[in-house]
Amino acid sequence: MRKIVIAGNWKMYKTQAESEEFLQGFLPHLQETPEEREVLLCPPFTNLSVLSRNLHGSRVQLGAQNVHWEEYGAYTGEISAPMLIEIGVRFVIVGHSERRQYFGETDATVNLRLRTAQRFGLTPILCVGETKEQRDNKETESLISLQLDKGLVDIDQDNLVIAYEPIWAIGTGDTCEAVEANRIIGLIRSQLNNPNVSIQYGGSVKPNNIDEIMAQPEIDGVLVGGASLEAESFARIVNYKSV
Ligand SMILES: O=C[C@H](O)COP(=O)(O)O
Repeated sequence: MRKIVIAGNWKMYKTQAESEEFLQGFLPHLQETPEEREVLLCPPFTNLSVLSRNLHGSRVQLGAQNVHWEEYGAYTGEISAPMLIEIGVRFVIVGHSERRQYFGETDATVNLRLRTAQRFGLTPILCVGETKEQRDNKETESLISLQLDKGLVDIDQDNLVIAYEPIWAIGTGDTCEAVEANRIIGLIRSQLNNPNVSIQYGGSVKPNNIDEIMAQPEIDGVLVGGASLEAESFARIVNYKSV
């Protein structure tokens, strides 16, 4: 049975005070959220503790935006899996295109981070997706296939979420057509050995397109950036209308 996983990735937005204000507006809306939907917030590291405290007893789970592959060590600016586990983090985004683009993340380092996340009991959300140029050159399928081949070496697919995020759709308002996202996610699924892996779509998900996206049979949730920063907007996404 595939789970529905709806995650807000706050990227490098929100102070602790802003996080608390968000929760005051957001949490009451969860009374309307069907039981089977998993809801996650992935704030900057500095906000994990405050969210962990405020989410205690709520159904919202905590995710981080990165994890290092070593348990500890001289890795300035990085964070380890035990540090995340200690404050209640359960999920971690790995291989987001912004990390691949700006911080030298490769499929090899993505694989190392995935392995370590799983070894410590975190559920990784592996991000894959193509640039506009790769799509125009008809390289989408081969690129994603390669990202999966290299990223998933020795990874346990029983404890994994995948997010298909076409890079050209991230933060642009230029959403991938729901039917096309469904097609690519179907191709991703055909490359996995576990049919129950939840596969999300990410890229300009908004209150006005969530119902259509979630109506697609292959799409098991969404990874939301900009629209997860505002309580009412993320609440509308979490409480999407199912057909
Ligand atoms: O992790 C989230 C994605 O990068 C999508 O961001 P966006 O919803 O602002 O396009």
